[in-house]
Amino acid sequence: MWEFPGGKIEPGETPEEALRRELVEELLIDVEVGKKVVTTVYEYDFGVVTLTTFYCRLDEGEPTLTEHVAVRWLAVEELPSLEWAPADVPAIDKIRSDFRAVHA
Ligand SMILES: Nc1nc2c([nH]c(=O)n2[C@H]2C[C@H](O)[C@@H](COP(=O)(O)OP(=O)(O)OP(=O)(O)O)O2)c(=O)[nH]1
Repeated sequence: MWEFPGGKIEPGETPEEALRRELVEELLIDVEVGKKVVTTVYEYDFGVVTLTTFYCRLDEGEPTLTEHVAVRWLAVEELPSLEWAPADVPAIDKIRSDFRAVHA
């Protein structure tokens, strides 16, 4: 399944700092972390994940894989065409509704 790039928050980090660090580590890009999309809590078999997603602006670099097997850049209308991790589905819905509101 597909996920947004990111990872776990380390002690002393804000969620925004953690995301910025993870994007340097995983994709070799520097971003400005913007508005929160949504926070969701999802119970997988292995445990409970609290997932917060943010809008970001790419400031520096091209996404380059260091740990993952694939990366995709998608237009908002293409988001539903991928199979997302279950915890991500509310974020996909929120992004689509945010963009519908902007273009209405
Ligand atoms: N990064 C990310 N993780 C997600 C998403 N959706 C989702 O359910 N998860 C889950 C998968 C993992 O159980 C957890 C995040 O773990 P991770 O493996 O990305 O974290 P990390 O980079 O800090 O990895 P590690 O150091 O623990 O190996 O959240 C998502 O969109 N992005």
